[in-house]
Amino acid sequence: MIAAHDLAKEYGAFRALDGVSFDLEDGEVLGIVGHNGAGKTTLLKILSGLSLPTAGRLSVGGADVLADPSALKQTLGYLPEESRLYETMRVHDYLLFFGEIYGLDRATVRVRAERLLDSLSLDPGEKKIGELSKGMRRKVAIARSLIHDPSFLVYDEPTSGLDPMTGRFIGEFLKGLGAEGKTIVLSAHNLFQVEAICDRVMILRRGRIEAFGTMAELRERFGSLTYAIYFTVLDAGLLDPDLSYSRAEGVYLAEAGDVEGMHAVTAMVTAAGGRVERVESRYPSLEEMLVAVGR
Ligand SMILES: Nc1ncnc2c1ncn2[C@@H]1O[C@H](COP(=O)(O)OP(=O)(O)OP(=O)(O)O)[C@@H](O)[C@H]1O
Repeated sequence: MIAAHDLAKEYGAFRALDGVSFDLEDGEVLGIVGHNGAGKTTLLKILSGLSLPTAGRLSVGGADVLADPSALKQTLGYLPEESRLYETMRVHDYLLFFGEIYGLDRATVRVRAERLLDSLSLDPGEKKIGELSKGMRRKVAIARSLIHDPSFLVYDEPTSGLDPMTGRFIGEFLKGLGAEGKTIVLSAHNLFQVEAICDRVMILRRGRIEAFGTMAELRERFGSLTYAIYFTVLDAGLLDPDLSYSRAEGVYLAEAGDVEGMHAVTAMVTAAGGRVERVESRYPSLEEMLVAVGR
């Protein structure tokens, strides 16, 4: 669906994007994460034809969209970070308006709008957009991005600034769109959500791809960060004073950063007459990976 090759974007002497290449299959959901200023929005704008790269090639659905950005019009649904909605319009009129821009007849738009609002659990009635809550406005912006039934969605921070319930609802909604076969590229600072809904993840750092793959591949790459060692001991006073531990679930818990550390803890527990009950290796979360990658 998407083939991006060596994309770069320069603003004067500053390289916001520097040699970004990747492929995406039909129906994949890609999450782009990175610290503030890493280049996420810059990349999303290029993918949606809103901004031209300084260098590189990009094809979407086989079309060279840099040569002809209009090739994206029917296939793309774009959700900007901040959607400017038409405050005084009623939601249905607004969706009708955008449907007509895409050349759809009113009857088709009505049916689609009804279905979309329903699946987004949004019942705006006769309210004007300016009267809606932030979460409702985001849902309207999402409905607008889907009104022409695009196959490729580019969503910039779709859940930012929303309460946890609405954020989770929209996350699940996007996951459903992916399951229906839509190809989605989204950026997000809610890394738990990215882990939950994306097939693959791209970590951008200073305009470059620092890591790219499924969560399993990223875990492989970043390795196992810590071991949690759960143990019991009759007299904790006999434990080596260097061992730091806490109480957890009726047993003691010590943590180690590597295998040697885990063996050292086991030896200290055994020396005090205790017993290791279980050891869990804890893989780094996406958040920990991002912290490890640094700015
Ligand atoms: N029009 C512009 N002119 C100059 N610099 C720009 C412009 N747009 C973006 N940049 C710079 O490019 C870099 C990447 O910006 P971008 O908005 O893509 O980052 P981001 O990863 O989306 O950040 P955030 O998480 O804060 O939204 C930043 O250093 C930004 O200041």
